[in-house]
Amino acid sequence: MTEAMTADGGVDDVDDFLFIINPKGGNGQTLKRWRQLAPELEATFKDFKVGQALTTGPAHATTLARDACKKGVLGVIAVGGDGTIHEVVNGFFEEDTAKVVSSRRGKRTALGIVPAGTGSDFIRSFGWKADSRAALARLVRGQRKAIDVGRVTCWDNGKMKSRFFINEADLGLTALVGRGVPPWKWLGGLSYSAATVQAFFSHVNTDLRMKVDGGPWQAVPQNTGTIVANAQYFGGGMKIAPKADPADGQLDVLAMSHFRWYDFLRSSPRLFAGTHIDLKGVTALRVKTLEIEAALEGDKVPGRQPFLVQADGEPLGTLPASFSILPGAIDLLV
Ligand SMILES: Nc1ncnc2c1ncn2[C@@H]1O[C@H](COP(=O)(O)OP(=O)(O)OP(=O)(O)O)[C@@H](O)[C@H]1O
Repeated sequence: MTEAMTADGGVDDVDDFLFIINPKGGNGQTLKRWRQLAPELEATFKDFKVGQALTTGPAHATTLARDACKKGVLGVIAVGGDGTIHEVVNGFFEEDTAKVVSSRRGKRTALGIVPAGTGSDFIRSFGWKADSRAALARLVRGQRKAIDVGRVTCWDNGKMKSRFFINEADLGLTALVGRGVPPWKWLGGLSYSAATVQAFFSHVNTDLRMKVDGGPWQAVPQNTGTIVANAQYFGGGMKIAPKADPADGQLDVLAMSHFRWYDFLRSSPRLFAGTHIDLKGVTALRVKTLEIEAALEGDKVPGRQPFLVQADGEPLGTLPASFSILPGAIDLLV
């Protein structure tokens, strides 16, 4: 049992670890897997006070995580897929600021992951498998690694909106694919392929421009999609940013231009293997900040700019967008 001082000097009972479970993750499999883990959870965390909270809908994980960070739990654990990790990560920050929530206990709360989603791409950069039992053993060790968090700001419903991302943010074709994935979740790992084929029917390559680290605007003609990566994988195992390191204080940008549907089919094995960087039409950059918007005047009106934007596979808004990195902002339990 752990006790912590409250702000007014009283004593408040605080969990050591809060597990936040998305019962709808992995097409409903997350809750089933979590329930099967109960004996291991009890045995592995027998020396700790553990709380469990099932999310009731989108964004609930963010509120739960923020409250837990404020109370000063040792670890907030996301149980689910990349969408759940994304929502939990956003709870590590004060609402509408880039300030990490400070805990009443002094030591900052760590992020933990029990992978149980459809894609679980973020964990691949650490060489972890979607193995929930191995994850519990890792979490209880309590070893921390400070990792970077990305911040994206883009247009949504009449105003600019910001979100944090831990894996990657992207725009264009890939964001269109992301929006199309949910109806195909019943296909499991194949849901991304189905959504990609569907997305090609409505996607149009578009002239953009970008500004890297506050430098001059540069043309990005006929962009198909751009990925701003903190970690290496997305789209269900695609090694899209093979050199990305979530602890290097930088974002790896991959802009794909002039791609047609058959270019994607042809290069698909190389995208999965991470050997696509020297393909024609691919530009790879390493940045601290990035601004990106439509190049043509007629396209520039906010709300009418082409290209959807998503963060960690969650739909966010449209261009214009800006990206920045918060080095070492979160301690990950590794
Ligand atoms: N109780 C809930 N009911 C419905 N949706 C929820 C609930 N809790 C969370 N969500 C939403 O579920 C979505 C997907 O969750 P999650 O990422 O965990 O699973 P997944 O999509 O199967 O995995 P992955 O993102 O790795 O492919 C998130 O967008 C989240 O907002």
